[in-house]
Amino acid sequence: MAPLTLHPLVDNGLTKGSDNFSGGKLHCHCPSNKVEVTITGNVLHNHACGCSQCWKPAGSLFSVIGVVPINNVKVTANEDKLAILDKSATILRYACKDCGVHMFGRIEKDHAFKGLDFIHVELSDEKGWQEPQFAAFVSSIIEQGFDPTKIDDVRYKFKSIGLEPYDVLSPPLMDALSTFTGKKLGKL
Ligand SMILES: N[C@@H](CCC(=O)N[C@@H](CS)C(=O)NCC(=O)O)C(=O)O
Ligand SMILES: [Zn+2]
Ligand SMILES: [Zn+2]
Repeated sequence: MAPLTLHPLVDNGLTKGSDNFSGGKLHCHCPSNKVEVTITGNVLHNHACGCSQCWKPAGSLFSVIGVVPINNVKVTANEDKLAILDKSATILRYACKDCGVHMFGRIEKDHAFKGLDFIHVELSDEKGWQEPQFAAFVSSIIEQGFDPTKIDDVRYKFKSIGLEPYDVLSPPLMDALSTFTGKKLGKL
């Protein structure tokens, strides 16, 4: 079987982030007039995501996505090239209209993760971003055409790199979502 290309930040093993990383600039893939988004500080909960909605580099089965407080995210060039991909999604993904790269995703509705933006650190040249911590929505790649009989090879590859594979989010993040819902329903 051809080697699995999960994501460039995962395939050759993880590079640990720096504890005192101060942030960096994300750029879209346009050859000129790039959209630039300046991020202050590091990402949290960085992870691989196999869902069909998150932006993936060409040839990769997974996206790598982490969160930052929205106040740490500023569009610093070519903002006019950004448009929301799907206004009905929970995460409003701001993508470059020319190259299609997702620059950040924002939640406006009442949600456990409102206040955090979702970003892809490989769009930055700076080194020190937190390395991926786990793999999420692994089975979702089957919906996009991945052979279901080979999905355990994907799980095995993530584990061999040190990333636990999940078919939704990690238990702490699922607990945060459920706690939010429980409180909203008045059960907690
Ligand atoms: N199996 C679905 C899963 C989609 C999904 O639930 N994605 C998660 C992880 S990004 C989510 O929070 N989606 C909210 C959104 O896309 O707005 C798919 O692949 O499309
Ligand atoms: Zn672009
Ligand atoms: Zn996703």
